[in-house]
Amino acid sequence: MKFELLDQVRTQNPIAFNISNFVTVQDVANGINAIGGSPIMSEEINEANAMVQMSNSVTINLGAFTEAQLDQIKAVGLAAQDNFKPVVLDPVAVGAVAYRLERCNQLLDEFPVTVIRGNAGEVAALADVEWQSKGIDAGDGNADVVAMAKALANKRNCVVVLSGKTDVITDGSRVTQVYNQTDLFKLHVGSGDMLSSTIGVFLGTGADPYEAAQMASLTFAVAGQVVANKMEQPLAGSFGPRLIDELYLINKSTVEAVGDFKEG
Ligand SMILES: Nc1ncnc2c1ncn2[C@@H]1O[C@H](COP(=O)(O)OP(=O)(O)O)[C@@H](O)[C@H]1O
Ligand SMILES: Cc1ncsc1CCOP(=O)(O)O
Ligand SMILES: [Mg+2]
Repeated sequence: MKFELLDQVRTQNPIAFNISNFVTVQDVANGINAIGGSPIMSEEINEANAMVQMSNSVTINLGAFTEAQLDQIKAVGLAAQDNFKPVVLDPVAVGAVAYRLERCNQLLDEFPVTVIRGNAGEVAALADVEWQSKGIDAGDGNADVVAMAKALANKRNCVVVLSGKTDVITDGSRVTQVYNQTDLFKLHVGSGDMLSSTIGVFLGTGADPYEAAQMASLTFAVAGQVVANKMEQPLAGSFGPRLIDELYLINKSTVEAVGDFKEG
């Protein structure tokens, strides 16, 4: 685990370009800022190239895209490819809506992505594995989550972060599992979006994508667990702001001390 990447994020303050969704955009922007990145959002195709060129990474969240916006998303993806900028893709609810799955697979055919971060239902859908997704949530299934994360990583030649009670990070052969967690993540809409954009910030340091995804996932999970442990009562409404505070306060020593993971 490259714990020092957290210090590198703070030193470099990478610009994290996000195509976000209107539901969680504020939490995503503040989460990026808190961990040490510099967020910028845009939905305008005419500035797609400029946005990508000035940014250190791109995070594409498919939470609430429109047909019209797909041209901008494709332009951004192609610009990222041309400019060697790492891309995180968050395939929100592709396991629950066939239209989303079709458009997401089209995008993945059109430009390469560095990391796909989704819940089990989303990863299953992209890996063609049987699963019962439920809206934006993972839903239920019996498939082996490590196997399907590896299958998707190999299919799309990228790193996959499959989030859940345990987070699975894989490049198709290596697998890391992060065990830190709190149920409060599930009560806060946007936890997954924030995890994806946090991975984008760590990728913006220029670090190896697998190592960046590992450390981003561990840092985010530890931050959530630390907040939950400090809360007198586990309350959904105050978890979000306190998670942003902890993303600001967290340091390498805390992640090293509290982090619970297995690297393989
Ligand atoms: N069952 C769970 N118990 C505890 N933490 C979870 C659980 N499911 C997801 N998480 C955590 O919630 C965060 C968001 O992941 P997830 O809920 O899978 O994404 P999404 O919001 O996109 O569905 C991650 O940090 C993940 O570790
Ligand atoms: C509720 C909702 N509807 C469309 S996007 C979105 C937010 C999804 O956030 P997350 O995937 O992080 O739970
Ligand atoms: Mg999600």
